Amino acid sequence: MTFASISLEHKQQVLDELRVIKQQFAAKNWFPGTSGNLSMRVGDFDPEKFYFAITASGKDKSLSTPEDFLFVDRSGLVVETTSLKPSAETLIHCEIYRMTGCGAVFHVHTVFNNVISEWFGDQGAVPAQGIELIKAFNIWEENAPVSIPVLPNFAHIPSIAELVPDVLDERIPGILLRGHGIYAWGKNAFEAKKHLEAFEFIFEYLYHSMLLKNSVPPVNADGRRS
Ligand SMILES: CSC[C@@H](O)[C@@H](O)C(=O)COP(=O)(O)O
Ligand SMILES: [Zn+2]
Repeated sequence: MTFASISLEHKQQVLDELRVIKQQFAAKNWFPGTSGNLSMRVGDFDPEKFYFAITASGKDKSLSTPEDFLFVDRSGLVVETTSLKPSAETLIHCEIYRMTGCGAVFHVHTVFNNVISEWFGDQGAVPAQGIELIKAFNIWEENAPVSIPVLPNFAHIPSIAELVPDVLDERIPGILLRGHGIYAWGKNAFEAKKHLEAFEFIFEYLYHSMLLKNSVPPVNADGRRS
């Protein structure tokens, strides 16, 4: 498959879907300070040859303009005539697509994913258990524990991208960059959005749960605080 062999209609459909997702995340204030990048794959998946649309680098993603996205190949090289530059973190998207064959990868910076990834940064993973939203990852065992990988936030993006294969867990559709943000993915935009929202819920839950544990003693069976 070549990029030119992918129908214009399909490419336009992907861009239209990305625009809607981007507006929905902007409404959540998930793009502070031009942070965040979104991508969706186009055409069939071949680990040696795939293409995706990704947000242009450095733009205010809370705004919608005619120049918000561009197409790149499996190496992150631009495959169309444009003055836009692909996201500075395109290689991380490339690696996630290559390793998972997913259809969409969404990256956002939030206070909760930054605080939680820093808190558990030395451990290299965020542990979570007994939170109903874990079922959003299609993990249905009762009280199932999950471990969300945390990678170091190197300034050199290729050094982060090369670590992705070693930490990927096929059950956990996301990775954190310490003090930076999360990448969540899925077979399509709907699933990637579901996973991202579940991760952000889990991080907010963990943040408040840890604060409660450290500030208010638990209530005993007879209703008294120890
Ligand atoms: C300006 S802070 C955010 C960036 O450094 C980066 O982490 C990010 O998420 C957005 O980069 P971009 O190149 O616009 O896709
Ligand atoms: Zn980022």
